[in-house]
Amino acid sequence: MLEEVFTAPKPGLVDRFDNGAHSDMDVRTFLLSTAAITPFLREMAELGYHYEGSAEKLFPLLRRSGGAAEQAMFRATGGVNTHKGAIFTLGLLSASAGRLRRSTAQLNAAEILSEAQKIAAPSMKAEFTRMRQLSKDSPELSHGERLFLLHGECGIRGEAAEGFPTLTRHAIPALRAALSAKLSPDAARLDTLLHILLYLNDTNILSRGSHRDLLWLREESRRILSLGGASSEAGMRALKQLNCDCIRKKLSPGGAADILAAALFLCALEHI
Ligand SMILES: CC(C)(COP(=O)(O)OP(=O)(O)OC[C@H]1O[C@@H](n2cnc3c(N)ncnc32)[C@H](O[C@H]2O[C@H](COP(=O)(O)OP(=O)(O)OP(=O)(O)O)[C@@H](O)[C@H]2O)[C@@H]1O)[C@@H](O)C(=O)NCCC(=O)NCCS
Ligand SMILES: Nc1ncnc2[nH]cnc12
Repeated sequence: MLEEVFTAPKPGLVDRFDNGAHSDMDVRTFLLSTAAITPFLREMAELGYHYEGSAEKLFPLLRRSGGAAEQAMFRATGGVNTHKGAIFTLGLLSASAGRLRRSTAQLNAAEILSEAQKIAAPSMKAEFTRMRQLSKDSPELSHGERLFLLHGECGIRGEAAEGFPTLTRHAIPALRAALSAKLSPDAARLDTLLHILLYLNDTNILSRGSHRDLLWLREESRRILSLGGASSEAGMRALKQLNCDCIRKKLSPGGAADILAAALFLCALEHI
């Protein structure tokens, strides 16, 4: 989470250079949030390690811990939602890694993601059934719930139900390729973020903007990568301009930021 937030310049997102499209949070907010959340991620890893029941029966235990982590996040940030999605994704992956650690010394990203899908998929099916019963006009709907009811967007729940395909097919291969090519840490993370932006249906973009904004962001990401990405002068110039454009449009791909954090986490686990 800290490597993600310090990576810069990220389009529309909080980083060490600026607060992106946000007036309610900065790097300090993310530092406070990370400190508040981390103990719960450890708790979810330990739940995964010690729980001996079926994968799907583990999820409700994680949901309780994740809910407590959300409360700790809101207490630490004064009510700002910095990492609600990250708690879900990183919590699930931590539990999955803990569960696999019982039987293997060498953790592998693909196996962690596959186990995470076994843990989450049945509950996500029930979640989609629950969401279908919600009223489209309810003021209580979250961004994700509203997008699901209006447009069938599955968002973070869909990613978990499918075993995080954007992580598996795009984020992790891109990060590994960038690190093998000896890019700087910033450039490797920025190019990975651009690959995530190419494919992720980020409900933050869809709720703050529109589907047209999501397609625009995809095309800009593709163009920057074709210029050579963050390690080229032209690519970095275009990335800085994209950040300005996202700030002007008030667009912030928070989901993509979480998937970057998850890719960094999984690659780090493989080297333990
Ligand atoms: C499953 C839940 C976590 C879903 O809760 P909810 O319905 O409230 O969430 P959504 O509205 O669906 O948003 C989900 C957040 O997930 C990130 N995200 C978005 N799209 C994707 C995607 N395609 N794949 C993966 N992740 C995605 C994103 O989170 C990040 O952005 C937030 C910060 O940005 P900001 O723009 O400020 O966001 P908002 O404050 O919402 O916008 P404004 O109002 O300011 O405009 C931050 O959350 C980042 O993490 C989406 O926001 C929930 O139901 C649940 O189950 N929670 C508790 C259970 C749990 O955590 N269990 C533990 C492990 S199983
Ligand atoms: N760096 C960041 N900026 C804005 N929203 C985020 N959600 C997760 N990381 C974020």
